[in-house]
Amino acid sequence: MKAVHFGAGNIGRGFVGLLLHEAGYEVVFADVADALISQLASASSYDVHEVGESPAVKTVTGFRAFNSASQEAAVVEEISTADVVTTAVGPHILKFVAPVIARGLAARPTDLPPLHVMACENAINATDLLHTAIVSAWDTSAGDLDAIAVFANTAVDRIVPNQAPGQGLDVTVETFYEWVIDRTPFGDKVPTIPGATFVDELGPYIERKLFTVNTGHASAAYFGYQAGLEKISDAMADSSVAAKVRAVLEETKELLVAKHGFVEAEQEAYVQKILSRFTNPHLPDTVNRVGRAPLRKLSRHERFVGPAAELAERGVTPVALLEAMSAALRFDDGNDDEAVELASLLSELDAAAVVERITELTPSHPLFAAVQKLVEDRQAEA
Ligand SMILES: NC(=O)c1ccc[n+]([C@@H]2O[C@H](COP(=O)([O-])OP(=O)(O)OC[C@H]3O[C@@H](n4cnc5c(N)ncnc54)[C@H](O)[C@@H]3O)[C@@H](O)[C@H]2O)c1
Ligand SMILES: O=P(O)(O)OC[C@@H](O)[C@@H](O)[C@H](O)[C@H](O)CO
Repeated sequence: MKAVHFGAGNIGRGFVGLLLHEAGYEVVFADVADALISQLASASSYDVHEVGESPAVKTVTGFRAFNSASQEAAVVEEISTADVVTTAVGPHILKFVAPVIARGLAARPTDLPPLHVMACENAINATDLLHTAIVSAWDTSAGDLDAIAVFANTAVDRIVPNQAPGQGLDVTVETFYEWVIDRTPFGDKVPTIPGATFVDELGPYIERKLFTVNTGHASAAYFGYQAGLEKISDAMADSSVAAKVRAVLEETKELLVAKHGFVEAEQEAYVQKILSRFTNPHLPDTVNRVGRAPLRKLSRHERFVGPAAELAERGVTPVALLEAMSAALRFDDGNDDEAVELASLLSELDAAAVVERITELTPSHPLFAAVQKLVEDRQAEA
């Protein structure tokens, strides 16, 4: 069995690549970072260090690696005979990997079974985004795309920080992981990945993960950044930050229980587990990594505006979520392109235009005025 995985970064090596390797796949990494690909191509193994409760070291072997820009033909060839293609490149990058996947699919011998394609990104239905981008790049003379590939949405959960320089290919990760995959597109040909969980209704799992793990994580990052703290575990050790994060997750819990029918006690246990993951002092994770790309994180269907808008539509005024969004507006990391763009938008546009641009909320939405007030307060400080 062969899997081609796009994105040999933190989650690519520390989670998806590891689970595919453990499932018995020969993994082919595809990335555009030349130094990383050279290192992978010349290595025979790398280690994944799981830190926290029950630490362990797992070794990944039997992989190959290609640069999907300069060695595109090789990647296309690999895809044409692969069983699985996965991505962990970031939701905004999917449109760039889609044409390569489309070419690999078009080159696939007709006697091979359909390729299983799964995007492993933090975004709701990321595989649907990838599918749309592949359709745009599809050469219709190559046949019926949906007969050549099966597309399944997934939710991936494992905290993998940026790796310390000098660590080579090895990756430090938390012990916890969860990879939940929509079973329904596969029919009776479900891929063999023992570390993954296949479910018939993925929607609630994706929202629960994004609106609990990622909403809580980003809140810890933005409140921690405001408090002048660098590590997520230090932010969570600050009682004021921890209380604000807890309050945010109380609001998303209310939505998730009401919307998806999760049992409240089970959702509370899920929240507690996640808060304990954020406090893991062995994990060198930073507020800058977790807060990265604030425009994406403040967008319409993401971790703040997504749940806050739904609560407002249900007649509930979110308070803690708005406080976290207010902190996000103050994430001014000069090394983060989106934080720099956010600062420009705040200085160039009036508050209502900023809200429309960043959140895509319209002025008639019940959340709009509250977000506009946050932006006005932020602009008044400048
Ligand atoms: N790190 C985590 O804890 C974690 C957990 C769950 C999900 N995710 C999601 O996984 C995705 C990747 O996150 P990450 O933390 O591994 O980021 P990362 O920056 O460590 O890795 C991304 C990799 O994608 C590569 N890349 C960029 N453009 C590319 C292209 N056009 N073609 C091929 N490769 C390209 C980069 O060179 C990099 O190696 C994101 O969607 C993130 O939200 C991350
Ligand atoms: O990857 P992002 O930028 O969407 O979010 C940053 C972190 O919250 C995220 O990477 C988590 O570590 C991960 O989602 C845990 O499963």
